[in-house]
Amino acid sequence: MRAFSAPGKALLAGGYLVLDPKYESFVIALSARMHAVVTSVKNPGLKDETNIHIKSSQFNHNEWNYIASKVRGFAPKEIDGKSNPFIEYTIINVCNYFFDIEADDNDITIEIFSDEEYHSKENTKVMKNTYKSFRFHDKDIQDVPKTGLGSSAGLVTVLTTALSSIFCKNLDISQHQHQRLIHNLAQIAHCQAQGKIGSGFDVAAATYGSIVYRRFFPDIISDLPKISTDDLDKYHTALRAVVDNSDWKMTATPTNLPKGFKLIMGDVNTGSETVKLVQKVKSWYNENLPSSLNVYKSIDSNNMKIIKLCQDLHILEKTNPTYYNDLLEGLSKGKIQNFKELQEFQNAVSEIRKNFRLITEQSGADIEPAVQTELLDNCCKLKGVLTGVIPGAGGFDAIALVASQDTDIALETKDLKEFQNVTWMKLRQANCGLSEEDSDHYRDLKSEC
Ligand SMILES: Nc1ncnc2c1ncn2[C@@H]1O[C@H](COP(=O)(O)OP(=O)(O)OP(=O)(O)O)[C@@H](O)[C@H]1O
Ligand SMILES: C[C@@](O)(CCOP(=O)(O)O)CC(=O)O
Repeated sequence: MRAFSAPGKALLAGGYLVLDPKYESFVIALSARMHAVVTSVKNPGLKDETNIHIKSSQFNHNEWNYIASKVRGFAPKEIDGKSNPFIEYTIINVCNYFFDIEADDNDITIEIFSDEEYHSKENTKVMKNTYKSFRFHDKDIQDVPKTGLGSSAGLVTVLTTALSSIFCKNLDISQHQHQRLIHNLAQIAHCQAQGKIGSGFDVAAATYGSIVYRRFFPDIISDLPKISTDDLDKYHTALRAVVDNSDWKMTATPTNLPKGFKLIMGDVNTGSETVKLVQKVKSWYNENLPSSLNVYKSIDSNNMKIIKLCQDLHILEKTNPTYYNDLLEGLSKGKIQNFKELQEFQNAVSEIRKNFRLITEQSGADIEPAVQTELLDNCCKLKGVLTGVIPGAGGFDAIALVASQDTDIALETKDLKEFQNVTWMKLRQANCGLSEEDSDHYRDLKSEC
């Protein structure tokens, strides 16, 4: 029995630009995590087939029971005809990658758990033990509203890890080459399940944690052949080559918010359709060249300023702790104007937001709609708050603020009508990407009362 977990994400800087390998982005991994607990047994009754049971009991006892066999290219068959493409493409890719390894066990059960902040908490019951606490819903997974923290990327990443651990007994996810294996397999499965090749920052953050990210070239995945039972070797040979030997040309450099700063996220309970926003922005971009390129260049130079300022603040904390402590105190007390680093941070974010408001106006894609502008501006007036954005694709998703560690946002905004539609989420910046957990910590979950 082994257990793994992977974090959710907030794309603090780099929305839309991250789709182009030309630009870098700033991704914060979140304390909300997806978990997978895997067990396996030898079932002598099964000939040349593997049973894979995936349980997601938190969602109305959802489960998917698959049979996978080499002769069908490991295309999993769900015994009741149920479908979950994220699970299916994970099985296909992991099994095809390890196609020549005879695992000791052929009956595998993986239990999925997701931390509460991924989904709406309506109509839920808490089940907990000394170590973990999860919310149980009375609806199926696809009917529970999500908060946009990257549940599918987290799911595919932990599931890829859990299933790989059956074939690769010495899987050690603290090792770089194993992280790379998981990342590449999960990235492929996630794109195939979504039916599109996005930027992949969510899978990269689920694997590596908070990162400065430059995406892979999309053709690395789109060039993979279709799985065909006529030529089974074709897919796994190509998959192995892409996963192990191709140069993905992506970068995922570990980063973090500087010490004494924290991320705060506030859910506004509405949500946006990323695919539609991306389509509108792409059309606007292509129809407005070269001025749209100048807008992107301006956003990019401010994204880079934020990344550089975080690095500079890390250094300052070490080299000039007295000044750094004054700066943190200045942030807590609302004296931002006394510190050039804080001012530069604020200015960079306001330039990015200004550009996104321009794109909103010209493209019709609600990246920073007026109601969110008002909310962010009000947040920025709060003591301890440095700045705020709508992460990722923007729109009516959760907002993200950067603030001093001691900011008590719930207390500051309590009873203020301008914040009445915001639910402050129980989230922090994560301190790691993919990690191995103690499988005993998921046993004997009990209802609170
Ligand atoms: N705990 C889970 N158990 C089983 N399937 C899950 C679970 N969490 C997510 N999924 C799968 O992922 C799908 C949601 O993926 P989707 O990409 O739409 O959301 P997301 O990744 O949370 O959002 P976003 O990309 O906006 O951050 C669900 O419909 C389900 O198929
Ligand atoms: C618009 C985009 O750059 C970010 C989407 O981010 P999110 O799913 O809203 O967190 C799309 C992508 O990166 O795939």
